[in-house]
Formats: sequence, structure tokens, C-alpha cells
Amino acid sequence: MITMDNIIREGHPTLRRSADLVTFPLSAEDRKIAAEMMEFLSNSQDEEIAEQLNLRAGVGLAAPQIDVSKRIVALLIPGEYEDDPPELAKVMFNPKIVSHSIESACLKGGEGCLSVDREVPGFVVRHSRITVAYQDAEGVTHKARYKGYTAIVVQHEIDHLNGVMFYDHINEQAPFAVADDVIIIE
Ligand SMILES: CC(C)(C)[C@H](NC(=O)Nc1cc(F)cc(F)c1)C(=O)N(CC(=O)NO)CC1CCCC1
Ligand SMILES: [Zn+2]
Repeated sequence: MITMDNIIREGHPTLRRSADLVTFPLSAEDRKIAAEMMEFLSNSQDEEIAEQLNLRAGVGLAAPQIDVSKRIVALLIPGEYEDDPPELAKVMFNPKIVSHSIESACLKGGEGCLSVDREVPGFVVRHSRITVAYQDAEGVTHKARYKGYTAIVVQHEIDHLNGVMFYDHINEQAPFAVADDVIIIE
């Protein structure tokens, strides 16, 4: 199983590589990696397990973060209320943003990263709405549209497949300066 020890941290070269496309049919190894990534997110959001294993509660994980340079991302975004089903629970293979809104958005509290053990303050401006094409475990291509927090998480994870870290998007001169048409998500 994946624990924090398996998550590489900034400075590790794999985080700055462009990850390789996954080929189908999936190898047993790629299938296992995808399942373990989702299991990590689920464990990290279970208070008891997360405490036992000392896991940071994660909503998304990209394969390069476990030193696997392949285009696989796992997403587990909780629903609004405790007992709601997840907003999104999915592993995407070869995800690609195929279209997006002109409008931009950012999280009010900025972003962090499971691979970054420090606070990096500042707005991370992203597309407010995206259309993502991706393949599922059977290699079937799907298209899905996301907005709001979910769109932010998906973009954060796809960035990892291209060697981009969230703080690459922060304006160092004015970290919290944003154009007046950028949506600030609470
Ligand atoms: C870096 C960390 C702070 C752990 C961040 N979690 C988070 O922002 N909040 C959170 C976590 C939960 F489990 C449930 C919940 F409702 C909210 C996160 O998982 N990521 C994923 C990551 O590092 N992927 O590579 C960072 C987020 C910053 C914005 C989008 C993803
Ligand atoms: Zn991250």
C-alpha cells in the first residue's frame, strides 16, 4: 500500500518530468498502481487509518508523485456533507484538457501539494471550467466537464503529469494579485 514514504517531494527530478502515455490493455502493474493510488486517497480521508498511518488527507494524486512517470491520476473529492457520496471518485488514464472556459478561477486559500512540505502562499489561477478527455481502465475514452473546486483539483493533478507544480503559477511579485474577472472560490 502507498504511505507518505512512497510520495516523492519537491526536488525529486520525476516531479519535473513529462510523464509517459499509458498503453492498453493495461498491464497488471498499471492496474495495481491505479488501485493503490485510489486506496491511498481513501485511506487518507479515513480519520482512523490516516492517523494510524500518518497520512495527509488527500483529494488527488498523480502517478509521478509515487515516482511512476505515467499519465495516471486518481481523484477522490468528498461530497458536501459527511454522509454524501463523493463529488468525484475516479482514476483517469491519459487525461487531457480538450477545452476550457475563458473565465479563470482560484482557491481563496491558495493551494498545497502532497509533494510539497511547506506553505507557498498565493493565488493559483486556473481555468474555471474544463472539458477533460481520458481513458478508463478498459481503455474506453470518455469526456467529462468539471467546474469549481473539482476543476481546480483535476487541473492540479494533470499539471503533475507535465512536470508543473502549483507554485509555478503564483505571481512572485504579487502572489495575491488577480485580475478582477478571476473567480475566487471559497
Ligand atoms: C495537499 C493537500 C492539502 C493534502 C490537498 N488537500 C486539500 O487541499 N484538501 C482536502 C483534502 C481532503 F482529503 C479532503 C478535502 F475535502 C480537502 C491535496 O490533497 N492536494 C492534492 C495533491 O497534492 N495532488 O497532487 C492538493 C490540492 C490543492 C488544490 C487541488 C488539490
Ligand atoms: Zn500536488
